[in-house]
Amino acid sequence: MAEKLHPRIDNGLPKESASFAGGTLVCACTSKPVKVKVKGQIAHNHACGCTKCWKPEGAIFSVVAVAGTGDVTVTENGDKLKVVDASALIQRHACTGCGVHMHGPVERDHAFKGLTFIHPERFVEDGWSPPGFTAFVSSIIESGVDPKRMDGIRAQLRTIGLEPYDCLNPGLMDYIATWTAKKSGALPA
Ligand SMILES: N[C@@H](CCC(=O)N[C@@H](CSCO)C(=O)NCC(=O)O)C(=O)O
Ligand SMILES: [Zn+2]
Ligand SMILES: [Zn+2]
Repeated sequence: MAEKLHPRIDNGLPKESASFAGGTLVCACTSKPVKVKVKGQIAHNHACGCTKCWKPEGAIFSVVAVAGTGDVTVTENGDKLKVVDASALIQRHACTGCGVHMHGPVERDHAFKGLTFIHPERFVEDGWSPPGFTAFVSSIIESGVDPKRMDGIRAQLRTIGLEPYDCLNPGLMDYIATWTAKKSGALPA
């Protein structure tokens, strides 16, 4: 039987629209929802199996992407937001009412500094760039998935077209390593 991975990937991937110019992320609160505006198309959208990313009820994976931090603005009810783990690289701001992570800027000295992680399924609008791979697949075991299910889950992800990786995809791993090598002097800056 097919595994329930995430509601936005189990029944076909969302369709990108060339006219998508950003939109509004809204949390799950029925009263005073938090709203966050994002300018422009998102990048590096992926499914993520890590324990830290917010997942909707019943999902094994999250769907998470990045936008430039300068393009992300909390517009309504930002007083409901609280940082989940101040020591983490990604400063995930969760709604204290419903638990949805609304934005996660990277502010520390890191290859991802200046990017903000967001969950595009919370966009009111359609047309955002769909996920292109799956990250941190082995990490779902840390959330309690039986290791015996892993072969089937990886096969299902491949069928959907979301190649499974146990860290990030090669492009992003190379990007981080290049940043690190330039910082250490192993590569010229
Ligand atoms: N096994 C750990 C992995 C957690 C982890 O490193 N998550 C990644 C991916 S999040 C979206 O791609 C990460 O970059 N984390 C930085 C951070 O969380 O601040 C687990 O599952 O907990
Ligand atoms: Zn909320
Ligand atoms: Zn994650």
